[in-house]
Order: sequence, then structure tokens, then C-alpha cells
Amino acid sequence: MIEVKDLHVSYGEFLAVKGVSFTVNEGELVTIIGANGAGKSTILMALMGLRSCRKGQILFDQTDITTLPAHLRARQGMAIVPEGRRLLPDLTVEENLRIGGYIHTDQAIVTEELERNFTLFPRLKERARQISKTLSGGEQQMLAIARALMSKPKLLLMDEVSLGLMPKFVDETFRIIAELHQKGVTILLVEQNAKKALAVADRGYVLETGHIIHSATARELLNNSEVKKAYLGGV
Ligand SMILES: Nc1ncnc2c1ncn2[C@@H]1O[C@H](COP(=O)(O)OP(=O)(O)OP(=O)(O)O)[C@@H](O)[C@H]1O
Repeated sequence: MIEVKDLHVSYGEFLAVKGVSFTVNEGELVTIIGANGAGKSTILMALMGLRSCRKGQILFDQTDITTLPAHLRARQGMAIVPEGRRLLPDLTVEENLRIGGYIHTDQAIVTEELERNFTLFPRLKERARQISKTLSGGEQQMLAIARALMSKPKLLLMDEVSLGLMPKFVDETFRIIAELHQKGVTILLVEQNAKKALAVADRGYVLETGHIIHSATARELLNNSEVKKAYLGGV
């Protein structure tokens, strides 16, 4: 579904992503793990068209989207759950969700997607008219995921969705990710919580200072002694 070839992304003169290549196939849950500052968020931003590539190529459904603006990537079927959620804090839960469905010209589809997300996240249904900044951190994270799903994406990009959540909500978030995967959503998950990410993923890539240093099935990475030592707390 997505093929990234020799991706380079920079901030001014600083090269944050240094020639990264990877794929995500339809229906897969793939994770990119790595330490702070490895370049994980930068890769997702470049995939969504929120940062331009200095060099390299991004193919989505076999079409070259390397220079396509973000809103057109959304129309082609990509959605992002950004780091820090980026909700519209003064709008209600339902209003945030409707904004997530803005690409649908048919309002019946928006209503259908709203119902689908309320079924997936009953807590959001209960709180449909609540102003989103008054939600708990975990609920805000649910809303950010649901908002991305409103566009019915073919590919869901998720950036550090467990960051800053209490353990209870971290488990709940990973349960939802696994459920979405089971339902057939293709997911690229960027995570610092390597253990949890690899537990739900099919395959993974390990990113270190802008380079991919390992690529394998999630199971292989979980059993790789180097990965264990560096990212899984030596377990
Ligand atoms: N707007 C920016 N301007 C300059 N440098 C940046 C900017 N955003 C990120 N960087 C740098 O790019 C590198 C990669 O950052 P990025 O946020 O992609 O890493 P990350 O792997 O997602 O880290 P984290 O897990 O801490 O979010 C870091 O060295 C960071 O300081």
C-alpha cells in the first residue's frame, strides 16, 4: 500500500531522516520504533505531506505522491493521528469528529461514520456534546483516533498514541489498535513503547538517528538480543 524509497527529510541544514526505505502492505500493522529524536515523527509527517522530502520517493497505492499536498493525500485515503493529538480544544467531541469526516461530500456517509465510531468508542458517544479540552487524556486520545478514522482511511498513520497516558489507558489504546488491525485497517504505528507496539504489530523497523538499522517480523524483533537490550529494557 505504501512504499518509501530512500527518504531524506531535513530541518534546514539538519538531516533528520537519512535515506530510509520501507513498505507497508495492505492489511498490515507495521511499527517503527526508536529512541527520542530518531526521526519517527518526521517520517510520518513526510508521509502525510506535512513536511517535504529533500530526496526520495513515496508511492501510495502504486501512485507517486512525493510532492502531493497533504489535503490531497487525505482524499487518496491517508489519515494521521498526530503526536500531541491536535484536537480543536474548544469544539465538542462530535464537532471534532465531523471535522475528521470533512472529505466526504455526502453527509449520509459522515453520519454513518459518526455512528461507526460511536460504536467503537462508546465513551465518546456518552460525551458527544462535551467540549473536547475537558476530556481526560485517555479520552482525548480516543477522540484523536476516532477523528482520523472518520475519513475512512485506507492507511492510518499513528504517532506516539500512548504517550503520557496512564497504564490503564495505554492498554486500552493498544487494545483498540489491535481491534482496528483485526477489522482490516492498514496501520503504520510510530512508538517509543516498543514492547507494546511489537506485541500488536506484524512487522517492525528500528530507526536510529535517521537510519533503519533493523527490519524484521515483530516476533523476530522481540527476540533480537540487540533490540531487547536497547529498546525492551533488556527483558
Ligand atoms: N521543527 C524542527 N526543527 C528542527 N529540528 C527538528 C524539528 N522537528 C524535529 N527536529 C529534529 O529532528 C530529529 C528527529 O525528530 P523527530 O521528532 O522526528 O524524532 P522522533 O523519533 O519522533 O522523537 P520522539 O520520540 O522524541 O518524538 C530530532 O533531532 C529533532 O530535534
